[in-house]
Amino acid sequence: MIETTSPAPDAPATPSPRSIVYRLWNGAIPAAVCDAVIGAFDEEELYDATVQLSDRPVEVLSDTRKTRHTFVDPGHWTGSLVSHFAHLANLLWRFDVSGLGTLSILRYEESGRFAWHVDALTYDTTDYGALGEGLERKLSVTVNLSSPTSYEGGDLEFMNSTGQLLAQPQLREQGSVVVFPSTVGHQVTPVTAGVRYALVGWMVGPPLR
Ligand SMILES: O=C(O)CCC(=O)C(=O)O
Ligand SMILES: [Fe+2]
Repeated sequence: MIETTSPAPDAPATPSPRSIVYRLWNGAIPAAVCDAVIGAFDEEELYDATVQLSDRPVEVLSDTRKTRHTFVDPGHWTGSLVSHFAHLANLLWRFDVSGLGTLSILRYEESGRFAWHVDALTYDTTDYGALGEGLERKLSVTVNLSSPTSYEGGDLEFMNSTGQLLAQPQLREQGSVVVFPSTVGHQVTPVTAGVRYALVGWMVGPPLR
C-alpha cells in the first residue's frame, strides 16, 4: 500500500482563500455618512492625481489616470471606515499588515478614469511615519461615496489571475465597500456623465520575504 497525503485524483479542488479577488460589503455605509465624507472635502482643495509607471517619474498622465484627489491623514475619522473593512476582509487573507498607510479622496469628473493597474509597487520609498519605512501596500479599499444615479460609467472592475473580467453592478452602489489584495488588477472605466466620489485607502505591511 502506498501512503500519500496528496488528495485523491477525483477529490474536488479546494480554492485557496488567497484566490478570492475582492470582498464586497454592499451598501455598508449609510448615504448620510457618504454625503458627510464628500462634504468634509472642499472641491477647491483637490488636485490632479499622478501615476508612477515602472522606471518613470511620478507624473500626471490623463489617458491613464484622470481624477482629482487629495491625500487625507489616516488619522482622520474617515480612515476608521477604511481600516475597519480592511481588517474584516483580512480575516480571510491574513496578510501581515501594520496599519492604514495612505488615505485619499477621489473625484472623477466627466472623462475621469483609471486604466488597468495594480496598486502594489515593486519598491516603495514612502515613509509611513509611526508605521515605519519600506512597507508595501497589501490591501486596497474603495468606499463608493456617490449615488449610482449621479454619474454614468465610472465602474470599478477587476481581473482575476486568468485574465477574466469581473464586473458587478453592486460595486457602484452608494456606501458599498470593496477590499482587495493590492496585487489584483483593476480599473475605473471612464465617467461619461456626472461625478463619482470615492474614498480609497491602503493597508501597508512588511514586504514579502
Ligand atoms: O476609484 C476607485 O474606486 C479606485 C481607485 C484606484 O484604483 C486607485 O486610486 O488606485
Ligand atoms: Fe488602484
